Amino acid sequence: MISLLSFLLNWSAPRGGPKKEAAGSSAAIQLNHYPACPDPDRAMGLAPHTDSTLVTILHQSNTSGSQELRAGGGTGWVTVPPIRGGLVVHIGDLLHILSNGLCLSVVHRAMVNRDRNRISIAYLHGPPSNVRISPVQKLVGPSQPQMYRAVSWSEYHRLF
Ligand SMILES: O=C(O)CCC(=O)C(=O)O
Ligand SMILES: [Fe+2]
Repeated sequence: MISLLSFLLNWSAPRGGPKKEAAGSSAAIQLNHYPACPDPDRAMGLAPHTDSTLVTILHQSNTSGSQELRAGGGTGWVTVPPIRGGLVVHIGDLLHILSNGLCLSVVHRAMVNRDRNRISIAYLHGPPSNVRISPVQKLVGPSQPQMYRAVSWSEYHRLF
């Protein structure tokens, strides 16, 4: 997955452009702890959001709580059950932009549990913070106009 992203980043760099710069990446690990909550219906672990990353890889402990909003006009939240040894991959906003909207970034949230603590570990993967991401040119054409302008991860954080 990560090599595919590096490939796409190089592919989307302008001809003769900053290949060397685009070959890198930046990443962070986020540790989330959601203490048990006696009244879970009145508390939110993590409010609905999309990740600003290219992709996020999430490990969750064996307490469920991760939910994703059904894509494509469906209703409601879908719980992502913890699977032993399994990881959840979230498409982030920058991959959404890179793919010119073909890969949709996923709206997700975390719920709290009445009796049990929950932890999750998110690996946030993105491009080098100053490399500008724009839709891969092969995905732009007369029937698929460019949907997003070029933006760097640091600029994106300032804007949103
Ligand atoms: O804990 C979860 O299930 C979600 C964590 C998350 O969305 C994040 O760290 O960005
Ligand atoms: Fe997230």
